[in-house]
Amino acid sequence: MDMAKVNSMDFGEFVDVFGNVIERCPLIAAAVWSQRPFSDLEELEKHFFAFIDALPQSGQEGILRCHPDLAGREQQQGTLTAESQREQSSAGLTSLGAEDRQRLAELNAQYRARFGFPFVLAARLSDRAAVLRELARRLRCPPAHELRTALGEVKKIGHLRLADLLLSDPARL
Ligand SMILES: NC(=O)N[C@H]1NC(=O)NC1=O
Repeated sequence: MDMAKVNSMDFGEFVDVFGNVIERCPLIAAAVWSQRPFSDLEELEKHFFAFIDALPQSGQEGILRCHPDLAGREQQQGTLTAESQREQSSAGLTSLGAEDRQRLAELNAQYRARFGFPFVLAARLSDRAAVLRELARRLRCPPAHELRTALGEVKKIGHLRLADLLLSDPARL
């Protein structure tokens, strides 16, 4: 898909296509549409990230809370978004053994209890062992630092999702 196509989209089409660049936050795509035209992927992405950065802390935490747990209940129930399912699968999180699943569930629960939002990490850039290691490491970080780290991961996920959409075969759309 090229930028001319993106810039020609009406509001509904734009939100349909880009509504899950930030997991379960179509409001962000809705706001970004007002900033068109976009010159390239970098500029489009900049608007998504600027929206996140401009939110108060409660809004930034809200974005994190829209993310499903890694290898959590939604994955077991089959209710993940298509993007999240693919990302978690690529990190091997959809085929965990019972022991790893249990360990991840325990650490996820501890993380949520400490910070008040779920552990978020760009699964496509990781694997099963690294997820467990990172989760154990980040559990010990100070809350203000951890909020910044988690939002950085949201941006990595958004970057990969945008690249999938814009650098893909135009015949897909
Ligand atoms: N909890 C969490 O990190 N979830 C996200 N990570 C990712 O790569 N896709 C997601 O849905």
